[in-house]
Amino acid sequence: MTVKTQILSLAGAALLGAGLVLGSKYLAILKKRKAIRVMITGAAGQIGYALAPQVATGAMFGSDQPIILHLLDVEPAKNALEGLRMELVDGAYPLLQGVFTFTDVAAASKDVDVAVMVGGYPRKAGEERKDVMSKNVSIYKSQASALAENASKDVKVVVVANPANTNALILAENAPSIPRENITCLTRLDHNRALGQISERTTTHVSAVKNVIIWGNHSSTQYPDVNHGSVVGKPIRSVVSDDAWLNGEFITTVQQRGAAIIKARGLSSALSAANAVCNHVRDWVRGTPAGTWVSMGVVSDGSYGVQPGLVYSYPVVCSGGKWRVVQGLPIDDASKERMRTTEAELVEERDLALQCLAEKSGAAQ
Ligand SMILES: NC(=O)C1=CN([C@@H]2O[C@H](COP(=O)(O)OP(=O)(O)OC[C@H]3O[C@@H](n4cnc5c(N)ncnc54)[C@H](O)[C@@H]3O)[C@@H](O)[C@H]2O)C=CC1
Ligand SMILES: O=C([O-])CC(=O)C(=O)O
Repeated sequence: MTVKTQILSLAGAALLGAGLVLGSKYLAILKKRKAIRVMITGAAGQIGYALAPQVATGAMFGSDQPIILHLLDVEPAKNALEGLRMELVDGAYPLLQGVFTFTDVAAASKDVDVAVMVGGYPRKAGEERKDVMSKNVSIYKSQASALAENASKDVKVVVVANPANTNALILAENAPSIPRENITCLTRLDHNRALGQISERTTTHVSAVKNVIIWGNHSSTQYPDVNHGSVVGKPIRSVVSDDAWLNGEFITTVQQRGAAIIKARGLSSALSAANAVCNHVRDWVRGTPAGTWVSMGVVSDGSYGVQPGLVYSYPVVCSGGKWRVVQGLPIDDASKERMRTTEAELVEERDLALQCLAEKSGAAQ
C-alpha cells in the first residue's frame, strides 16, 4: 500500500468512524426518547395506506421521534391490515418501534397519544359528504367511549372520516372525559388546497403563501377566505389583483376539490389527505411557525359568533401542544354571510346526526 492510499484509507476509516459515531448517537437518542403511540382507524383503507408510511418516516413528529403504530380496521379487512403491517416491517423504518394490528377499538386505543380517526365509508361520485352520515356517525358514537376509557389521558384526536366536523362533534359528546380541546377534525386539506390554488395563480412557491383561512364545515359550504392572507408578505388580494376570481372560481374550486378528485381518480383524495393529517398533528404538537396560522376544525367556544359546541374550522395558532383561535380579525359583510351559511349547515348536520343515532337506538330496542 502506498503512503497516499494509506492516508486515503485512514481518512476513509475516520469518516466511517465519525459516521458510525453520529449514527450510533442518533440511534441512542431514538432509544432514549419515549415512543409516541399513534392509532390509525380505517388503516386498511386508502388513506391508511398513504398515512402509515408518512408517520413512520417522521412527517408527523420529526425525524428524531420514535413511533409505535396501532392500526385498526374491521374484521373483514383483517388480511389487508396484516399486509400493511408486513409492508411497514419491510420498510425497515428507523423510527418505527412497533406496528400492531387490531379489529377491536378498545384494544387498539390502549395508551395511544394520538388518534387519527379515518375509519368509515367514503362518499361516491354524486354524493355530498353528509350522505354518508348515517353509517359514519354511529361508528363515532360507538368508538368514543372506547377511546376515552383506554387512550392516554391527554390523547389528541383528529377526525378525518366524513362528515368530519359532525363525526368529531358526536365523538366529543360521547367521550366527555377527553378534554374538548383535544378533539379536532381535519380541514387542513382544504387549507392546503387554498394555498395551492393561490400559489398556482400567482406562480409563487406555495411556501410563500400564508394565512388563508377555512371557516366552517369540511363540505361544499366551507368558506375559503383570503382576506387576511399574504403572498411573499403582500396581501393576496393585491398580488392576485382579480377579485372576481378570488370571490368566485377560487372559492368554488376549493369547495369542490374533493369532488373533482373523486371524478378524476374514481376514488377520494388519499395522499393529500394523509399529508394534511401529518401537517395538522405536527403543527398542533410542535407549534405553528411564527407569524403563521393554520385551519383546524375545533369545538367552538363562540368565537366569531359561532354557536358554542359546534365543530367549526377556524384559523388557529399552536404552541406547547395547544391551539388557540386567532381572535380579532376584521370580517366584512360578505364573509359574515358565508360564515353563517356554513355554520347553518353544521347545525343541520348535527340535528340530522342526532336524529340518525336516536332512530338507530330506537330500532335496536
Ligand atoms: N377530512 C378530509 O379532509 C378527508 C376525509 N376523507 C374521508 O376519510 C374517510 C376514509 O377515506 P378512505 O381511506 O378513502 O376510505 P376507504 O374506504 O379506503 O377506507 C376506510 C376504511 O375504514 C374502515 N372502517 C369502516 N368502518 C370501520 C370501523 N367501525 N372501525 C375501523 N375501521 C372501519 C373500512 O374497512 C376501510 O378499510 C372517508 O370517510 C372519506 O370521506 C377523505 C379525504 C379527505
Ligand atoms: O370529498 C370527499 O368525499 C373526500 C374529502 O373529504 C375530500 O377530498 O376533501
